[in-house]
Amino acid sequence: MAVAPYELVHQPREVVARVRARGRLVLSSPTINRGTAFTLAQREQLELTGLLPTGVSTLEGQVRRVWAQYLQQPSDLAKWVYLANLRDRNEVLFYRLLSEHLPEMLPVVYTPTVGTAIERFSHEFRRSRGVFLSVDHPDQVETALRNTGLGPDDVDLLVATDSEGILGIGDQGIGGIEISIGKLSVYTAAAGIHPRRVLPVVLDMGTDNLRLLNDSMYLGERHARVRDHRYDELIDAYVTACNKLFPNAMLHWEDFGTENARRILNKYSGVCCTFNDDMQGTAAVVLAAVFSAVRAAGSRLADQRIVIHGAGTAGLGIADMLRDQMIREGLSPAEATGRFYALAKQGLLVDDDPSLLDFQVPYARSRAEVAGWPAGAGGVGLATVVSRARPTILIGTSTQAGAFTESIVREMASFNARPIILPLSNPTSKAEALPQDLIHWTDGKVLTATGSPFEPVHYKGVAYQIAQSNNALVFPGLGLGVAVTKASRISEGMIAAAADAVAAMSDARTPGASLLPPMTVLRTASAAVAIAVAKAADAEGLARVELSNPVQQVYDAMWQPEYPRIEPIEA
Ligand SMILES: NC(=O)C1=CN([C@@H]2O[C@H](COP(=O)(O)OP(=O)(O)OC[C@H]3O[C@@H](n4cnc5c(N)ncnc54)[C@H](O)[C@@H]3O)[C@@H](O)[C@H]2O)C=CC1
Ligand SMILES: CC(=O)C(=O)O
Ligand SMILES: [Mg+2]
Repeated sequence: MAVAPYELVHQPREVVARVRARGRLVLSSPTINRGTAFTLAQREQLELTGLLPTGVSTLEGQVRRVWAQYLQQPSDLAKWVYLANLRDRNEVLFYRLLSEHLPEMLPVVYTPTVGTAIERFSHEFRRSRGVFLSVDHPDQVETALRNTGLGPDDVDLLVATDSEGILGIGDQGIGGIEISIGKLSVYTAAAGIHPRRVLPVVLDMGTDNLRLLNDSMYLGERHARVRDHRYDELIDAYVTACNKLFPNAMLHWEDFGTENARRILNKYSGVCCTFNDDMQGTAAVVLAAVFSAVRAAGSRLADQRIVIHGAGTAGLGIADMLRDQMIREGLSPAEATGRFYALAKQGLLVDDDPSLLDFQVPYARSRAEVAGWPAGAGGVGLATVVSRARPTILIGTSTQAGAFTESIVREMASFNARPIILPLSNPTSKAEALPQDLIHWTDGKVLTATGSPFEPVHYKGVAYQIAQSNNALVFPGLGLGVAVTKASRISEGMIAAAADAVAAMSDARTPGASLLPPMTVLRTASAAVAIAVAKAADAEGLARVELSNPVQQVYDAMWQPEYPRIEPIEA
C-alpha cells in the first residue's frame, strides 16, 4: 500500500496531523493543506517556502475571503461547485465556512441544491470523492474499500445509496454519490463527526433513467437497473466487507427504492449497526414535529387522525413510529392503526389491492368501509379521503408538487381549529404545498413544517417561522451517539430517544413559532440527540465502550473545524 502523506491522531477535542509529505503534496492534500495559513516556520519545515504568497493568513481571514468569493457565485449550482472545490483544496476551511454559515449553506450542500448537483453529476464532475461500487463487480467491493487506506478503527460511519429514490427526483444512477457526500457534510457540520472518519458510497446498480443512459457523458454503468439476485449480492458483499474492515462503523442507507429500503434494513438491522435515514431518521424528526404541533393545538397524539400522502419509505416509516407512540399512549394496536389513511400512486390503499407492498398491508382500509366513497381511475383520491376521513394531520411524502390544493387545505381548516399539514417532499420543487399558501388558505391557523428550507412568512402582522422537518435534525446526532458508544446495533429505543431529544427543544405555543428547533441551533440539537442516543444504547446494553459521562464524552468527540497541530515526521 502507498505510504500515506500524513497520519491523524485523534485526541479529545484535538487532532494532531503527523505529516510525512513535503512540498506540493502537502498543498494538494485537503486534510492537511491550510494554504496561506501555513506559518513561515511550518512552510520551512514542510518545504513550502516560495510555494505560497508571502502573506500569512489566519483561518478567520481565510473564512472572510472564501465567504466573499462564495457570495459572488452567480447561481446555487455555482455555489455548490465552489464549495465542492474548496473542500477538495482545504477541508478545514470548507467546514469552518460551512459551520459559520450553516443556515445559508445547508440549502446548497444539501436539499434543495444537492438535487441539481446530483442530476448534473456527470457534467460537473471534477475530482473523485467517495467509493464507487458496481453491481457488475461485486468481487471488487473489498478491494475498493481497502483502497481508501482506512483501517479497522478509522471509520465511524458510511453513507451508501443505490440511487433509485434520490430525494423526490427518482433514479439518478452514479450521481447519487453526491447525496452520500451531502449527508456526510451535514454529519460533520452538525455533529462534528471528523470528515476523515466517514466514507460516502454509491452502489451502482445501473439506471433506468433514460436521460442518463442516453447522455454521452454519463459516468455510471451503462445498463438498466439490475433487480435480480445480483442486486442482493452487491448489497451483501458491501455489508460483509464493511463489517470485516470497519467493525465499529455504522452503515447508513439513503434514498433506496421503496421495495429495497425496508427489506435491506430488516435483513441487516439485527446483524450489524445499521440505519435507514429515510425511514428512521425521518420518522424521528416528524414525531418531534407532531408532538410540538399537537401541544400547540392543545390536543393529544392519541386523538389524531392522520392522512399519509405517499405511502412509501418515508411515509410509512413515519406512520409506524406515530402508531407505536399512540400505542404507548394507550391505544390498542388496532385502534392506533385505524387512525391512518395512506395513499400511494393508486390512491387510498384498500385491502383488496393485489399490488400492495407488504409494509403497506397493515394500513390498507377495508373495501367495505370505502365502498360509498367516490373513486376515479386513480382510485380514491386525496380530496375524497380528506373530506371523508376528516384528518387532523396531513403528511406529504409523495413527491407530488402541489398535491395539497387550496380546496383540500381549506377543507382541513373547516373542521380543525389548528390543522397540522406537513409537506415533506424534497427538493423544494416537489413540495406538496408552499408554506405561504398554507398560511393564507387557513388564515394563519395551520401548524406546518416542510422538508426543504423556506423563508419566514409574514401574514397579518405575524412572522411565521417555517420549521424544516428534515432528518438532518436527527441523523448527525444519532451517528455521533453511535460513534461515541460504538453501539453494536441501532434499536427502536435509540430512535425514540432521538425524537424525544428534538421534541424537548421544540415549543410552538407562541403564534408563528417554529415547530422544530431552527437550523441555526443544529449543532446544539445534534449534541442533545447524540447524548440521548448514547444513553439509550448504554441502557439497552448495546454500547461497546463505557459511558461514564455522556455529556463530556459527546462533547469531546465533536470535531471543531480548526487546523490540526502539525508534527512533521520522517518520510
Ligand atoms: N423531509 C424529510 O426529512 C424527508 C423527505 N423525504 C421526501 O419524501 C418523498 C418520498 O421519499 P421516499 O419515501 O423515499 O420515496 P418512495 O418512492 O418510497 O415513496 C413515494 C410514495 O409516493 C407515492 N406516490 C407517488 N405518486 C403519488 C400520487 N400521485 N399520489 C399519492 N401517492 C403517490 C408512491 O406510490 C410511493 O408510495 C421524497 O420527495 C423525499 O425527498 C424523504 C425522506 C426524508
Ligand atoms: C431528506 C431526505 O432524506 C430525503 O428527502 O430523501
Ligand atoms: Mg433521503
